Amino acid sequence: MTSPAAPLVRFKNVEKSFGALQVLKGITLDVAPGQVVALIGRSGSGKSTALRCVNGLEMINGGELEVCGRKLHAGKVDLLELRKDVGIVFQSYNLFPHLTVEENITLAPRKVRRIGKAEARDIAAEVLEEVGLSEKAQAYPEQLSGGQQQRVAIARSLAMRPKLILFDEVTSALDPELTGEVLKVIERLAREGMTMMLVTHEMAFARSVANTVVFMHRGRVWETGPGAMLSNPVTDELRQFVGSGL
Ligand SMILES: Nc1ncnc2c1ncn2[C@@H]1O[C@H](COP(=O)(O)OP(=O)(O)OP(=O)(O)O)[C@@H](O)[C@H]1O
Repeated sequence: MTSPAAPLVRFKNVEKSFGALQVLKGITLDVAPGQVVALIGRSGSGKSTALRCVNGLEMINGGELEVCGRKLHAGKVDLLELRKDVGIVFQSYNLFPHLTVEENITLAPRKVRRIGKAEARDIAAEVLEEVGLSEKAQAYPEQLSGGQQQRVAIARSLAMRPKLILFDEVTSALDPELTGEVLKVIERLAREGMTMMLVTHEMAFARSVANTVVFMHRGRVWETGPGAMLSNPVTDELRQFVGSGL
């Protein structure tokens, strides 16, 4: 019998405070390879903070957090190495305006992974195809719609060949029709087996794409389960949250 693959992310009683404000109050959560986990909850419940801890943008104050085999609680983590394995995509696309789409995508593979120019361009072509933007390699960000820019940001993350990608409210700045095209890209990645953690306000999306939905409330994992739990909440808090249409 084969044992299940070790989790890529393992939160064990993780705590995080900003000064006197304790934002994470003992989070325990595993993310297995190929799993898609959606973090949902009210504003301020700690979703983004939890996500940002995973690639070392925030350091935890208590508990244990292991990501791609690295113990982030044990001090001395090589963040550059960690971020080769863990991509993150934000609400704001953060593309360099003076670089073409292709240059934006090849920058990190060339500088961080030390990949040669020709190979980096091949990778750019591959990941642009993945997000449906092959014809935009030579365009500049300002020539693209918000949805297209966000897809380039996803392609840039994919170009590093990460083991895990984090999405932090990546559609919040987009109109509904542009939101759909970005969500389709994420759905495709999910089908292809990419491990992902996403913070989202898109309940229908969380329900359809995630294997596991994690409802966070007041810095805790309040309720967790498959997408179907959104139709059948156990706790009053999740029922209210779903009912509020947020
Ligand atoms: N760098 C920081 N310094 C101080 N307080 C912070 C910092 N980052 C987050 N916070 C606070 O931590 C709390 C949780 O924030 P977080 O962004 O994790 O919530 P969230 O659930 O993702 O909310 P939203 O849906 O609004 O993004 C908030 O009260 C926020 O103001």
